[in-house]
Amino acid sequence: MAYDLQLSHIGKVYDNGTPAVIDFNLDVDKGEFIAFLGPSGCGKTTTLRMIAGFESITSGDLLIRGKRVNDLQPEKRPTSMIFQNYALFPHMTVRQNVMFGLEIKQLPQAEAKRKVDRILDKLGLSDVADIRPTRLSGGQRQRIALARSLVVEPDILLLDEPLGALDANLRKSIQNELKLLQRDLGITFVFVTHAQSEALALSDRIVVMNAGRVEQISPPRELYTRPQSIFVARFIGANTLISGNVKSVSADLVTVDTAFGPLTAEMPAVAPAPGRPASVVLPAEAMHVLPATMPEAEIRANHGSNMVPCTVTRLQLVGHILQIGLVLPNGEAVSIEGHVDKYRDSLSTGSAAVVAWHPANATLIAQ
Ligand SMILES: Nc1ncnc2c1ncn2[C@@H]1O[C@H](COP(=O)(O)OP(=O)(O)OP(=O)(O)O)[C@@H](O)[C@H]1O
Repeated sequence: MAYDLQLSHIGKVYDNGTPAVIDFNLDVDKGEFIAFLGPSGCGKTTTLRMIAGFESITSGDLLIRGKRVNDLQPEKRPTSMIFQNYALFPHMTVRQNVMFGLEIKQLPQAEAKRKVDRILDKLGLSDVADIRPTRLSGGQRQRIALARSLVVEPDILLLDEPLGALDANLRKSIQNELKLLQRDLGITFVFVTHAQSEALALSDRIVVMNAGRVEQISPPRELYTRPQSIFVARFIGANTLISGNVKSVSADLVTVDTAFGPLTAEMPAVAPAPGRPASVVLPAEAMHVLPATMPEAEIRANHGSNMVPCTVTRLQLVGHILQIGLVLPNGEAVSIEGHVDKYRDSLSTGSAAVVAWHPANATLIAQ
């Protein structure tokens, strides 16, 4: 079966010589929700615009349902795009805005009206159909933009930071609606965002980009627990990185010599050569903080064989969550959160403690 969307060695160099996208490869299944995530200027929007046909492709092949579309006009592609500012027409009513895409396609009037009514109903906009969008809220305007893009029944919906203009609460509720709608319609979504929580919450897979290149393509959980590059480890989640040199490699573990002694981490896909520089990547949620008075054998048995001494610098209770600030012997500050019941009164500010973790919860990235 052909993929819904394929980017094969896609590159973009702007006329001024800026290489905005470099060798981008991605195969997208029908109905997948893909997010492009990365810092400002990494090439997310350029890639989305190339898929839509608003930007020319310098190199590589873009395929939609197995057909090469590099040179196809945007309106001839089975794609629809939603922009951050929604680009609604202020002088038209909600219904006219949504009807617009179908008028371009010269659909018979009765059929167009039926489709518009159905999508307005689906998105809860029937009551405001004859009002101009300028009089409506941010959330309602977002829904109009969504209705206008969906009414043309695209195979692929392209969304460029569509929730960026909404406040945090509204953003959350529209996120949920978007996800439900996408599942319901079974349309492929490609979504550009700066916000990692949004990408993690919505996507089946996330493409992390950095300076025009793809760093990693993974489901959210894997991106979080198994970053494959230093950039991803620093960009996603709250990881502590401890650098050193590979000491030895066993069946499923790698031992790294670090300033804190030998530490172990799960073997990456490719075994690193001994002596090679590497970092142990430690997610905040994998760390246990224990009082320094706890016997080492007890820590090893219950909390993991990797141990580093630390000092507690901050304890703050937020509801049932205890926020713990630590400093490692090399001066690195680490923040951890845990349920208050887990820690009870075992820690105090200024006291010596031990951070422990199971090797399987740490990832090794060779440099
Ligand atoms: N029309 C253009 N002409 C020349 N360079 C451009 C043009 N549009 C974008 N660029 C450059 O291409 C690179 C990628 O830009 P792009 O807008 O795709 O990044 P982005 O990841 O979407 O950023 P943001 O999150 O800020 O929107 C940047 O260096 C940008 O300055």
